Order: sequence, then structure tokens, then C-alpha cells
Amino acid sequence: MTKLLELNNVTKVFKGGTVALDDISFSVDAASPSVIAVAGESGSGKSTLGLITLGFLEPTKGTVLYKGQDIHKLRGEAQFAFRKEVQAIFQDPFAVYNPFYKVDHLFYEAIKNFKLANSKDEAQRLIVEALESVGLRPDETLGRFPHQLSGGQRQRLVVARALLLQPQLLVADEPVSMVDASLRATILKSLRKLNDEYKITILYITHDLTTAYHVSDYIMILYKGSVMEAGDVESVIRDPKHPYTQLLIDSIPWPDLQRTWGQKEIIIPDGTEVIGKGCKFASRCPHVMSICREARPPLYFPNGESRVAACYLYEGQPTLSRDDVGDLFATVAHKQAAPVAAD
Ligand SMILES: Nc1ncnc2c1ncn2[C@@H]1O[C@H](COP(=O)(O)OP(=O)(O)OP(=O)(O)O)[C@@H](O)[C@H]1O
Repeated sequence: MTKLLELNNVTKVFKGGTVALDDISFSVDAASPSVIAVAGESGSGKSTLGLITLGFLEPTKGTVLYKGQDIHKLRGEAQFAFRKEVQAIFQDPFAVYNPFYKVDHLFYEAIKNFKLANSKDEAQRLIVEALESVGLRPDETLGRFPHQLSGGQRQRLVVARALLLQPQLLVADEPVSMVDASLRATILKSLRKLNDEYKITILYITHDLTTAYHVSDYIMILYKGSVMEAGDVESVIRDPKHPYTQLLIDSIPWPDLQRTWGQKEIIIPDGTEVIGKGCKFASRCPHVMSICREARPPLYFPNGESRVAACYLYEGQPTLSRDDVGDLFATVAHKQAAPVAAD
């Protein structure tokens, strides 16, 4: 089966020696578009994973393939297709706007560069459709400069522009973290719609497990550039198996008065801890055992479930072959029109 995207044993070491990604293998199936959250604390490697997927950064080791071809060797039509079919939304919607151009320019430029329309009328129709599909009124947005729009409108414009290109893969890196809580739900609903109606696979990069839970089908939890836990979002968030995920979940202020949370302290690493050959989380783990300091744990399937956790607490259980967490992401039914919380 053709994979849309494949990261094979990708490692990224930045100048200065920071290992941002450590031997990650992850694929996205072309046949089952889904919303996949990439979550973890600050510095866990989420944005690096996004930038590598977009081809903006080259891996130090390993390969990134799009429809079977190395993205750094694409030329001509294949390169053009990759640039059109793989789109990005970043945290700061202002960053993509030139303040001297009206927002229309952003759309017309995309239409021209990617030859999406044969006439001005057709271009106009495509723009109006894209705006309306993310809940924006063309008469309230077109003809304006970026600073004349709200943060939420600007971010929805970026979603609309991505939609115009009909991408197959959208990398959304913290798309709602600079937006008011009241608008967050609308933008997340727009993203969900891109998947449900337009069958676009979305990599939703976030440090926020609450929005990840509401918008995603699957989740991959990163810690220091390695996958700690991955699987369908319902199992991982509702019943985390890795001690790191358990700590992360325990720090979420769920709107449930019966639930006690925040009782376990999350220790933010100070950057001085030495990562040895064992589990990267060993020095923070409440369940640490001697084996944890000896070798990296493989990704185990706890209790025969269809998600994995890189933790020796599950030693003896089957392990994920090839370590490609993407193999898990076609196994569980998608969320249907999931409700999205405002905050
Ligand atoms: N250009 C760079 N040069 C050197 N180190 C970098 C560079 N970009 C990222 N890093 C380091 O790589 C590690 C992973 O960074 P990355 O931005 O991918 O994490 P993140 O999980 O997205 O964090 P955040 O949520 O804070 O954005 C961090 O230790 C970071 O300091």
C-alpha cells in the first residue's frame, strides 16, 4: 500500500549537539486520512518533526519519503506536487502576511503560483468557497489589510488558503496557541472539517493535550525526540500507559470536579541531565527499575491493545515491529464529527 509520507529512522542533531529527534520512524497511510496529534512538552522535538516533514529541515540521519520519493531529491513536477500537496499552518498567522498587501494577495498569489484557475472569475469563486468553508464572510475579509482582522480571522484565512490548494497533508504547528480561547474551537472545527470533508491528513502539533484529545484520531507523545506512547487518542488520553503520559495527563485541568489532578509534580528538566543508554525518562519516572537505566525500551503493546508504550512496565508483551508508529494509525475507527471544546 502506498504511503503518503514516511519518516524512516529520522534523527536530527542541531549544531551544538542537541538531539531534537532520535531515530523516529513514522508513516502516514494514503488510504486513511486522519488527524494525528504530535504532543509533548516544550523541547520534545514536535516542531522539528513538523519542519522535517515539510522539507524545511534535512534530517541528520534517515530519510523522509513523500509518495515513495525522497523529498530532498524531488525535482520538476514531483517537487511542484509536493509543494502544493503538503501545506503548513504555524502558530503566528501574522508571520505569513506581508503587512503591505491586502489579504486577497495571499490567495491570488497561491492561485497564480499553483495554476489553480483559468480566469479571474474562477479564482474569485475558489477564494469565496475556501473562505466560506472555514466560516469567514468574504465581504468581511477580502479587501482588508492583515492588521484590520482579528487573530482568529487571520488564522482562519491561513486555513482557507491551505484548503484552496487542496493539500493531502497539512502540518499544523500550534495553530491555536496565539488565539483567544473563544476562537480556538472555531479554528479547530475548521481543521477537523478539512479532514472529515476534504480527506486531508493533518499532523496537529501541540503541547496541549486537551485540544489534541478533541480534534485528533491518533496521538504520538514525544519526549526528548523519542516516541514514548502512541495510538488512538481515546485510549492514550483516557488511559495512559506510559508514566510520562500519565504525568502529562495528570497535569491537565479537566472540567471534572470528581477528578483530582495536579497532585503529581511535573519536573521540568533543567537541561543538565545526562541521557544515557537507557530510557530517557528514567530520571523523572516514579516507576524506574534497574533495567530502565540499561537499554532503551522498545515500543510494547500493553495488554494486547492497539497502542504502544516505550516502557519496561510492559516487558513480556509483544513489541511493535519496525518501530513505525504509523502502523497503528490505520487500525482504529476515526472520530466522527467530534465535539470541540472552547478551551
Ligand atoms: N535551529 C536550532 N538550533 C539548535 N537547536 C535547536 C534548533 N531548533 C530546535 N532546537 C532544539 O531542539 C530541541 C527540540 O526543539 P523543537 O522546537 O522541535 O521542540 P518543540 O517540542 O517543538 O518545543 P516547543 O513546544 O517549545 O516549540 C530543543 O532542545 C531545541 O532547543
